[in-house]
Amino acid sequence: MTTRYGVHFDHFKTFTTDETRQEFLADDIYQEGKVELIYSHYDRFIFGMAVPTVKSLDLPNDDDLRAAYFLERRELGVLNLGGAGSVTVDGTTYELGRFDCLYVSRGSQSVSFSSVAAGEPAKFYLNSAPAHREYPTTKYTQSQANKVELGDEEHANKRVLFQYIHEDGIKSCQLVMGFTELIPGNIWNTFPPHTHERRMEVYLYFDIPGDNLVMHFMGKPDETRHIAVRNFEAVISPPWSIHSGAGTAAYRFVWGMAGENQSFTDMDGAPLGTVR
Ligand SMILES: O=C[C@H](O)[C@@H](O)CC(=O)C(=O)O
Ligand SMILES: [Zn+2]
Repeated sequence: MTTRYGVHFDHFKTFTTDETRQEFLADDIYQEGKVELIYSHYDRFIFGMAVPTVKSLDLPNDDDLRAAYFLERRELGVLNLGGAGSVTVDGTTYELGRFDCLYVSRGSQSVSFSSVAAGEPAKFYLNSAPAHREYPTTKYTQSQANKVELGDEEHANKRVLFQYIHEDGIKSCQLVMGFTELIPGNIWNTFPPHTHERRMEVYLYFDIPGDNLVMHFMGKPDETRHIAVRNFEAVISPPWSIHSGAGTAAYRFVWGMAGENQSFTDMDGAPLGTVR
């Protein structure tokens, strides 16, 4: 696990492309046969991937947590973006197909990840936040997720959100998690953009076809920068930053949030006239 510290928005104005990528982009969390995690100091959010192939992989208890086990004081969201697999929590096994989600309770002592077929591995995306109490370990399939349709063809931003861990879905302390799917022919996500001072957010882009890429936009609405993002790369969005992207083709991305509240509507829209 590596650590990312917080950045002040005034300091961010001076960042080069490399500095921006070093602080906010995670471009090596997808590694077959490994668990790769990043600890962000924004809301102490941990994100990463577990991609088991022939062997199962354990959720490691990193020294930096100073905990008896990873979930001693934390909760975990797992979304499978790959082939069939399973997650075993304290001896109970949950089968997770593509786009199935598992919320894992605080206090769970052992968590391990397996794929059914090494050649078509499960690709588990992991989000974790500090938790003050236990909520039950719960699995949702994609059809149990709340579907929200946003945007339209005219603005090339027609997309569908699938909300799994949220106020009206799987209960959690802080974590809010789901993914967004662009309808082919549409390229813009989360535009017009917004900030939410009370929550941080991480976007993991995936299903970007071939050599395509997504230009991810961040920064205060009147001081934006971009990061070129490729498949299975994640971007950290500080509470002061917009988080929006335009792809060269349709794509999907997982969003995960933690902070002061879980209210999806607690956001400040940036009118297009104010964006620079
Ligand atoms: O605070 C909410 C998050 O930014 C995302 O859920 C937005 C999103 O997925 C989208 O508009 O496509
Ligand atoms: Zn947001």
